[in-house]
Amino acid sequence: MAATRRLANTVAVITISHPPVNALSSSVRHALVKEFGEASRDPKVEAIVLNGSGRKFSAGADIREFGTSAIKTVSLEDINSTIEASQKPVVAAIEGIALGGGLELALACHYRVADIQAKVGLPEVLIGILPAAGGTQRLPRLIGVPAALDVIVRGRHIPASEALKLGIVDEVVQGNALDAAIQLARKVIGYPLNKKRLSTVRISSDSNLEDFLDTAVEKAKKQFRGAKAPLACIEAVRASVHLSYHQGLEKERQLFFSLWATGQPQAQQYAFFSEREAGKWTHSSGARWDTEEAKPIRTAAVIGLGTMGRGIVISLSKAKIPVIAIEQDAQQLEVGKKAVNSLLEREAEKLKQQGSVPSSNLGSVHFTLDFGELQDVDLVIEAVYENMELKKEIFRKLSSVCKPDAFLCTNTSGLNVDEIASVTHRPNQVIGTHFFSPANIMRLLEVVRGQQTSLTAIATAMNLGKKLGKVAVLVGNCPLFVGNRMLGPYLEQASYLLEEGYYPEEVDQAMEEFGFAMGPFRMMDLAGLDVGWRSRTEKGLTGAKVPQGTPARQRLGSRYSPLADILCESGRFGQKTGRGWYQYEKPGGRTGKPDPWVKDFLQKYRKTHQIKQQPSNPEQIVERCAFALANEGFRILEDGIASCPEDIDVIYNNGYGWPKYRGGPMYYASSVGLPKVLDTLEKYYKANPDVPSMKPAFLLKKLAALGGPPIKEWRTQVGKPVNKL
Ligand SMILES: CC/C=C\CC(=O)SCCNC(=O)CCNC(=O)[C@H](O)C(C)(C)COP(=O)(O)OP(=O)(O)OC[C@H]1O[C@@H](n2cnc3c(N)ncnc32)[C@H](O)[C@@H]1OP(=O)(O)O
Repeated sequence: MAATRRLANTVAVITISHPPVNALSSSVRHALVKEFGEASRDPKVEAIVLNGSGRKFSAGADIREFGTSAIKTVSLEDINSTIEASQKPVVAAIEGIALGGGLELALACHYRVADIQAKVGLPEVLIGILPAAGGTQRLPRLIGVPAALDVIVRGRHIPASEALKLGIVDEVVQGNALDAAIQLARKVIGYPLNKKRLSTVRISSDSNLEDFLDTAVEKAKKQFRGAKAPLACIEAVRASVHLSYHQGLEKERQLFFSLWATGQPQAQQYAFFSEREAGKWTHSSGARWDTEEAKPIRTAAVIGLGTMGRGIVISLSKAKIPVIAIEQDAQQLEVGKKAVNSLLEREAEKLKQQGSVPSSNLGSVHFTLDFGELQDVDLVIEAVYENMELKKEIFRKLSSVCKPDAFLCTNTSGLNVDEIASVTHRPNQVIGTHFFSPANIMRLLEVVRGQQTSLTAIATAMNLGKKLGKVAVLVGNCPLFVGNRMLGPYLEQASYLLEEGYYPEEVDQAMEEFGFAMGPFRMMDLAGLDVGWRSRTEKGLTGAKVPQGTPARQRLGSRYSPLADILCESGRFGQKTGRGWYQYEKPGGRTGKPDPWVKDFLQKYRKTHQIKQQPSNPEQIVERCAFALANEGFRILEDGIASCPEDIDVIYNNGYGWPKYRGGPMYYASSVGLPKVLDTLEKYYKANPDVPSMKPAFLLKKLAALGGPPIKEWRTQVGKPVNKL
């Protein structure tokens, strides 16, 4: 049953019942109409309380219904209007969550009581739409335009205590929200309801409000580059200022349909469900997320307190896991300790502002130089710099010091997890946990399974990711895993574009206009050019190990761009040295400006190597870079390193600044059309046979030959997950 009704004296309690999150599906909406109608007509009923089963009010509209005929039956706003117009007082008892349509339903009620643990919000913007059941019209009438705009455009989940301050809820209780709502409902029987009907409230407009809305548009254009939903949200809120409630609703509806026509909601909703699917990992043995039990992690340790290690310590502490943090010498320990403590202070401050007690919400951190102290921890994460010998030395030590069932994780960004595991007595307990920098902020975690990694270790690492609030994706062990492996051909194309006549700022601008958080050159400057240079030097691609007589722009018979190496040889490592592809105000500076030195250097380089300049074409920049990414994605699928295209997209959306409203590189390839992607790559490869990364992947050809089936069908054509080195 989608909703039930019972009578508590003269108060009817209508309970939405649609596990797991009480989404307002068509059957729930029908049930609400029926139960609410009967309660309204029942002379024994003097007031009505709405709540949700399983201590969750509602997660809003059923996202799976968008784009289907089910969404057209009984509109949520019609239900909201009926509730608001009720002559009997209606109180929402909010436990757990009231999100999207869930909060819109609660806003139609005359009163709202929330449990202290509850969160409310209008997160529709995060799935590419806007609140379209009156939310953009009722919320500004309740809490004012500026506060409502912030809630709607950011889509954040607001804790009950803040919701009370904002005026979204009338009462917050520590105990049972349902009992409190029933009590309130009884108390207000017979009180006038007019002022409680939000659609009747008037918003007074003034020029400050107009300026405020105009500024919000400009800010949103910069902040959400290319995303249409935030702008539609602002327009809908603007309508609440100028139009009557009903005209505002019509505007809200029109904006919803025009957003749908852009294709962005479909991409963002694909991204939403792909994230949930990533947690449902499968293994070639047939084992799955729901057959394997994760071990509890009560204590953890982090080795290395560089940028990555510090972020990982904070993540663990925020998940209330006590951490032991280790460094190799006293001086580095002191530096790391200071940095961690200052980050922890910031976290504690945030908790205090939310009304929580930091000491009960943060795990303790103990700093030491002594590996002996790790003997009882449940899990260790090694986060030292990328050097195989150093990592092996640490894992040998860990293997002898840690208790036999402790899990040993490496935060390598691309080294061979099996080789690291091979030096331990427990390769089955070794697993890769590749965090992204800054690790306390970035949501992505690549969990890398080695040949011998046990299913329990996989389940435990995936579960830990969830506990840390991350989106964990299980991948196979191959050089650079998934995300960084795909970056190779992408950055290669970016460099070739510079050789062919573009400048870093032009390539970055094209990719940023496409929607990337950062273009490839800004990203390299931020990450540090020396990291890749060190790795290329070790591989003999640059430096003294390159055989005499090797052409400058060729390695092992393929095209090679030495541009980044030359920059590094001149000490240009990016932001950290104040010079890289851009120039910065100082070493460590963040604001990059185009550098005349780079322009001059590129012009001389092109002349020296007699490279013909291509006519400028921003579309070509995007195609070459984005298709290079997707092509490597197809190879990764062929190899079974990722088990489905959705996993690759989750990795790019959450770890590499890919615009979510384009779904991810694989979704993008699918939406552009696989035959077109194949054709573009084929043409490029024919003209550039010395660039093997652009040779169309076998799987791409296979899928294109099938006419480019929908992305959810690709899974049937890909290999079994394996480890490939
Ligand atoms: C006419 C338009 C009117 C209104 C517009 C809307 O209301 S749009 C919907 C707005 N609501 C949201 O965007 C909320 C989305 N959900 C979430 O943020 C989280 O799921 C939530 C509710 C905070 C719970 O998080 P948790 O980590 O506890 O669980 P998980 O995310 O794994 O979700 C559990 C399963 O529920 C499915 N689900 C969640 N929300 C919805 C939804 N609104 N519609 C349909 N399904 C939803 C989710 O996919 C999980 O299912 P599974 O089968 O396991 O994948």
